[in-house]
Amino acid sequence: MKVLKDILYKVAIESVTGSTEIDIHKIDFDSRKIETNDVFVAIRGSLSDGHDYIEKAIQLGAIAIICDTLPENIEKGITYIKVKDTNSALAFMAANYFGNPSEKLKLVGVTGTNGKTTIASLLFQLFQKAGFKVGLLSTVKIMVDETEYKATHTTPDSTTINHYLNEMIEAGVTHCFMEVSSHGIHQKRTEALHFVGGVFTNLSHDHLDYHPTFAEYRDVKKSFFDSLPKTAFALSNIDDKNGPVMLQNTVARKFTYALKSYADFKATILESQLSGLLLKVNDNEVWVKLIGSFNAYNVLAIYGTAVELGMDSLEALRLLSDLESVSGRFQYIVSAGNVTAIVDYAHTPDALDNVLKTIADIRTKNEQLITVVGCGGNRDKTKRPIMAKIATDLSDKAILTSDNPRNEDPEVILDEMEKGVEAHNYKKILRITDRKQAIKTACQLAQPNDIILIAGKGHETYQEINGVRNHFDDMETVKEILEQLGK
Ligand SMILES: CC(=O)N[C@H]1[C@@H](OP(=O)(O)OP(=O)(O)OC[C@H]2O[C@@H](n3ccc(=O)[nH]c3=O)[C@H](O)[C@@H]2O)O[C@H](CO)[C@@H](O)[C@@H]1O[C@H](C)C(=O)N[C@@H](C)C(=O)N[C@H](CCC(=O)O)C(=O)O
Ligand SMILES: Nc1ncnc2c1ncn2[C@@H]1O[C@H](COP(=O)(O)OP(=O)(O)OP(=O)(O)O)[C@@H](O)[C@H]1O
Repeated sequence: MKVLKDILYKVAIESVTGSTEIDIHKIDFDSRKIETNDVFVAIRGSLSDGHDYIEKAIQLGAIAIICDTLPENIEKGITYIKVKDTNSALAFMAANYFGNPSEKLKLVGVTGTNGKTTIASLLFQLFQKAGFKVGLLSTVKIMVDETEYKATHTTPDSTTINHYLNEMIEAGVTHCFMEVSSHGIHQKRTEALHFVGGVFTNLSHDHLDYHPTFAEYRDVKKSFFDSLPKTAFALSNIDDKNGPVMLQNTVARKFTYALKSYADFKATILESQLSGLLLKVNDNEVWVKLIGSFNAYNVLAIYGTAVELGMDSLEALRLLSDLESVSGRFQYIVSAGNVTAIVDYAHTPDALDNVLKTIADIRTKNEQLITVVGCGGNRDKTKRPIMAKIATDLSDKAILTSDNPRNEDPEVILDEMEKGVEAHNYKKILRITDRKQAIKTACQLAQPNDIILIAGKGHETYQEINGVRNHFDDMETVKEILEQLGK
């Protein structure tokens, strides 16, 4: 039990009706989850408005309501707190409720279009290997030291974040690495957190279904850096054209990393193979089991973060060479018949372009590259033709297929993808709506030494069709089919 008054610290209150000296059970922004003596925070969402559910929340036992507009009927015995912004109020109240756990450990946020999961997950691995108790909030999973929880978002809502941070404190965790998505920043999910550092990876075309313009998407990301405190470090990829922008206006200690430009943390790629990268990082050479030049950026972000968190630089490099690749991120197998199948989460034009260029760099023989790719339903439609163009431009054969069609007609998604295929590339494409069938066809076409890239789903273990999630795992499927075909 907490007293309402005690969890209102830093909340921008406009008016209070009723008492704040009341015991509350928990805070929730979903009326359907309200229990006796809860505080209900009304959020204006994209589909519905929490203010419409205030009455329902009270019926279920809410004792206090946080809203930006008071309802017409004020009920006796209920406390109404009018605030400027309910998302922001939720963030501060959730942090206060759990005793501001982000202030009790070293929390680092990773933001940018691509690389967040890789960097946060590898930092988690690296600090564990260095002997620390570590936490992770990522798209793939949530980790509280050794305990794993399922993740639902890249950056969960503020009550969930603080719940897990609190659990981390109870488990003795000293460092936590979290992904900070643009949705998360925009919805103030991270506003009340205390970060000791922020990392920017890169910015490219994504989430333009949510953010009306690229400029807004960039500014939202930038606002995360602007909010870092003076004592925190702000580490930015200066080779990205938005890298310098992220560091402007922040009061945090600024650091840069780059492959091409002058930077605090600088690397040169000495060798790039299917088994890993040999890098010169500042003045030292290091072999890492991560593939592709984009991973050289990720290595620099990890190295820079570790050093800024006080790790000895040689120790950081030693531990980097020991890291294992993240599930579904350039994960590959070589079959008995010498077919290489790569599963990668690349579901943005930029990520797909990177993965295909990486494969082009490390191809040694005259083998065929077959790409299986789709685009999600009910998400950014503008990327569909672009991804199909990239896949056909950079592969010998591209099989366009489904990738979580959700509530859209998969054929319509494929029609939109096909619009991006240029006439001279038409002979390269196949259109197979069923993802398993598409993977099977890629396997049938593959000859020894050929490479199959299955892009878009990575670690995901489902395919979402008409609101139903059916089990589907790209790696499991391709392994099984290659074995069945005796390849
Ligand atoms: C578009 C988006 O970000 N939506 C998030 C948003 O929901 P919303 O605004 O659509 O909510 P809504 O359904 O309109 O409802 C508004 C409010 O009314 C409440 N409500 C609604 C119905 C009811 O009966 N009672 C009630 O109280 C809801 O609980 C909510 O508080 O706020 C919810 C609570 O925080 C989130 O769970 C939800 O994430 C949805 C599930 C989602 O898919 N989000 C994705 C797009 C997302 O956030 N992705 C990012 C980045 C991904 C990436 O980088 O690839 C992430 O960080 O995961
Ligand atoms: N630094 C990078 N630059 C460009 N592409 C990258 C980088 N790191 C990873 N990628 C590519 O992007 C894909 C997604 O990587 P990752 O999951 O780490 O990014 P993310 O930012 O967490 O994306 P999401 O929020 O969509 O999960 C990878 O599978 C890889 O193909």
